[in-house]
Amino acid sequence: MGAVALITTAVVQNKPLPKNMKYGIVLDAGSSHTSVYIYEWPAEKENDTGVVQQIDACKVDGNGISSYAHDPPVAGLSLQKCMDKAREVIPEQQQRETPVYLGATAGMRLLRLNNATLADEVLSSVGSTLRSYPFEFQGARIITGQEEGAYGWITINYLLGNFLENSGWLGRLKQSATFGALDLGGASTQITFVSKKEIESQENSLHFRLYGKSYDVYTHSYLCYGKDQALRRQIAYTIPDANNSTILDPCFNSGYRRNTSTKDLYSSPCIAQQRISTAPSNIEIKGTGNYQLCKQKVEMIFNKTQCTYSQCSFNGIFQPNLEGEFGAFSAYYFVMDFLKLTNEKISLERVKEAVKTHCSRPWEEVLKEFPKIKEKYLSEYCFSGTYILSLLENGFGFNSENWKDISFLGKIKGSDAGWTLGYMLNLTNMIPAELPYSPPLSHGSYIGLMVFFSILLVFIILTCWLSLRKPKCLQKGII
Ligand SMILES: Nc1ncnc2c1ncn2[C@@H]1O[C@H](COP(=O)(O)OP(=O)(O)O)[C@@H](O)[C@H]1O
Ligand SMILES: [Ca+2]
Repeated sequence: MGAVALITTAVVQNKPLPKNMKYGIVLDAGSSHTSVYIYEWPAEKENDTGVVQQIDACKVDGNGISSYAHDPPVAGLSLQKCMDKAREVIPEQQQRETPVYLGATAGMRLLRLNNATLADEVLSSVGSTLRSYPFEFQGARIITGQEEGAYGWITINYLLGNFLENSGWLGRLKQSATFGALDLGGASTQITFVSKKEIESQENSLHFRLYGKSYDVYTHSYLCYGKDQALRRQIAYTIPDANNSTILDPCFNSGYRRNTSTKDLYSSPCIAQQRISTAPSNIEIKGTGNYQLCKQKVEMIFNKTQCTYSQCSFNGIFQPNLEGEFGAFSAYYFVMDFLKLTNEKISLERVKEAVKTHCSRPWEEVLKEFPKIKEKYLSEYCFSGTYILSLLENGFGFNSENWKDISFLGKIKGSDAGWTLGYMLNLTNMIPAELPYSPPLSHGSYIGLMVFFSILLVFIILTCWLSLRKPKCLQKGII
């Protein structure tokens, strides 16, 4: 009876509690568009690694918030549809304690350079929209390039489970068991990885202690080297003088035509040194679809001549030797996915061939094959593929050898690869410096052991009881 009671108590008392979920919202206000991400995690497992999951993502209609500089109040209004959706997704009783963060990246950094007052007005417009929702508003700010790089690195390694793998005694011995992060945006690009070598420039050096292990991380964010700004710069190199308003551009498929106003092209601070006063007000770009020529033009934006450190990537920026594996996400993934080049087994040479082939296709043929893809994206895949190759090879120093170390990542275990998850994990203190205490046994093993020992106890009691009865039997003269 006692044993049965013990088993029942063990099972009933130790039933896992019903899951109490928590939620968090992060808005990624990128240069080209804004996305709203909703994350969910069990409250009682807050400090475990790998428990936070993306449960919803909503793409805000229209362009990035920096494009509303001429009418800041509209920037806030543009977020309403996705925020209404967030209100539907998150249970009502949890909404008041759900934090909401907005982080703006390079588009807003450029706007701030052009006009700081307008940048502030856009931020306060999005802030007041977010405050009007029942969530716990935690701020709308422009994050630094360093933060963008660091949080992207934290996100992918958290989702890949690398921090937990490194936290045991065996993991602590391993040198570089994390993935480097390569993030390509429209206005900036970030490279972040663990380096064993000394990081010679303070501004590129980060130190983290996560789950009981220390990481020395190198990071750099290149403003104006996102693919949209790089395209502008590439076009600006060949702006003709006032007598001629046509550009023959090898980075667009042959037969493609696009009209651009020089005022719009020159509005970016990234073009500051390339402006010519005699430029016509409108230019017509005509594609010629030539990978080699496009590559030559693209490479003009990487200055490889000056370097005051022992080694540099480009533009005099210190970069230690590349180490370990890398996850490349955001526009790296979108472009390589379109070109069907995300398979890890494809060599650098084959990737070049594929981009070359794509560039040489007539625009009419491309358009016919992909009628559903947004024309802006479709028309730029030749340039984007060429730029990605140039940036990785000529800029960061990847080659045929270490190309296999790059994985192009869209989602990892259902969550988008990007800086937003890392940002939220950091601001909610969900990544502890030291390993959190976890009971040595899981709930299932605990119950199993309790049942086993209870049965063993019953068995021992029965055996003792039977052996104690024996002399009595003998006394009674049964045997
Ligand atoms: N389906 C797609 N195909 C190609 N490019 C895409 C696609 N979706 C998004 N992009 C590009 O990805 C980039 C995202 O950058 P974004 O995050 O907005 O800027 P930043 O990080 O520099 O602030 C943009 O250049 C955008 O055009
Ligand atoms: Ca981005």
